[in-house]
Amino acid sequence: MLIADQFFKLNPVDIFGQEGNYQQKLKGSAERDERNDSGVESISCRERRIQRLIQLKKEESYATFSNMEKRDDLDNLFLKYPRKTMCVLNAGYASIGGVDGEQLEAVFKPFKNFERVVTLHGKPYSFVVFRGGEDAVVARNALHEKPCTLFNGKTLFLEYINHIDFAEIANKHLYQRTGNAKVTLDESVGFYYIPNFITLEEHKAMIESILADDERKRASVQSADKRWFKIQERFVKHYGNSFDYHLKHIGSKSLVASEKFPSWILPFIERAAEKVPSFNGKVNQLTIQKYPVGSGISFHTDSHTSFEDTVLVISLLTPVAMDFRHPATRAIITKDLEPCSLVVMQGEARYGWEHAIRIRRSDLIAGEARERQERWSMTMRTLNESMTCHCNYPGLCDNNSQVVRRLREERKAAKSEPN
Ligand SMILES: O=C(O)CCC(=O)C(=O)O
Ligand SMILES: [Fe+2]
Repeated sequence: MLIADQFFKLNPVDIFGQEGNYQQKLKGSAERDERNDSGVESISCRERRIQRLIQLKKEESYATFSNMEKRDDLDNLFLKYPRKTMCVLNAGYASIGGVDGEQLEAVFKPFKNFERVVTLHGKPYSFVVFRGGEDAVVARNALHEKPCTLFNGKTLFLEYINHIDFAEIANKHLYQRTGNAKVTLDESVGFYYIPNFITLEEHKAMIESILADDERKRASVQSADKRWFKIQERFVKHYGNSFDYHLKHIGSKSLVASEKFPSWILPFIERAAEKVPSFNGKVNQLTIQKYPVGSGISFHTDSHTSFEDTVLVISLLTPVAMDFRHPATRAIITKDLEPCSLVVMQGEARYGWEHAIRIRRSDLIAGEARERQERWSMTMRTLNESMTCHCNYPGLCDNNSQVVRRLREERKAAKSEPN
């Protein structure tokens, strides 16, 4: 079913194939019936005419999107219920009058928890991301089908869209969405899986180091603020620097305290650099996580502007299935992470894929259900000092987010302050 059939009971080809046709239709009808007896256009007639013009503009915008994205299912793609991400159907680089990211940001900035705008080259539409659907709904109520003063009164059209659909549109420039595209997650895209990266003895020693650290904290007067932080039913502890789950960024005023980077990890980092030559052996942040049965971590990409290119993960205690999702093609690839293994994500695997551990009690491995048991992991990363990212995957990148911009400004101001 074509979008326009659903949204407007019109065939988009009628509109899109005959450019400018709607203006003639409009003009003709206005001349025919929009005048009162004295030949003066009445206010209500004028309003009706404007409404019709807006409706035709809307039809044209949706049809253009449908055509350019080759999607005839906009009634599924655009959602009735709020989502954190919205498509701005008629404002983008290639829209009439062309707008850029900064101009769009100015429109959305006044709204609470606005995160970022994503404009795409050659596209007359763009996307806006808020922290949550409850924030996006406020902006949509204020802007959708209303004249926008910052754009000379142009009426904007906004639709809710699932974040993964947005990420697909934003990232797919390198891929064709064929449904059966061969997508691999291996060294060619920066993904390494090294089983038995550590020996059983080293594994035992690592567990003991983590437990000994807990014991020390228990005995320490500082234990109250140096605790395991619970998030999504898993427990997290940061070393070197802390990740702030509210800011979704490395932050000094984090909810979670960070501890000194432990020296017992250094030989393993050296070993990883020997096995993966493209890794420069630099790590200054460690996150240890404990996953009780049934817990997990939702699909995410490690913040591009918080951490440098290489992300390393050592698995401890028991195996777990990790899902990797490639928004550009919608591919999902599952990797079984065994204890003692190392995962390395770089390049496209790190910037253009998301990863998750599903929140469930068992994994399906080779057609068989495998019960989960408690698992621990150690994620090792390097702080991104410039807090910038120039990757090619705007759907997953936080370089333009308001929070990151503010943090960059704060850092700049702190640096320029005299001591
Ligand atoms: O626990 C894991 O294996 C992965 C953790 C992770 O993805 C992260 O901390 O960003
Ligand atoms: Fe991650």
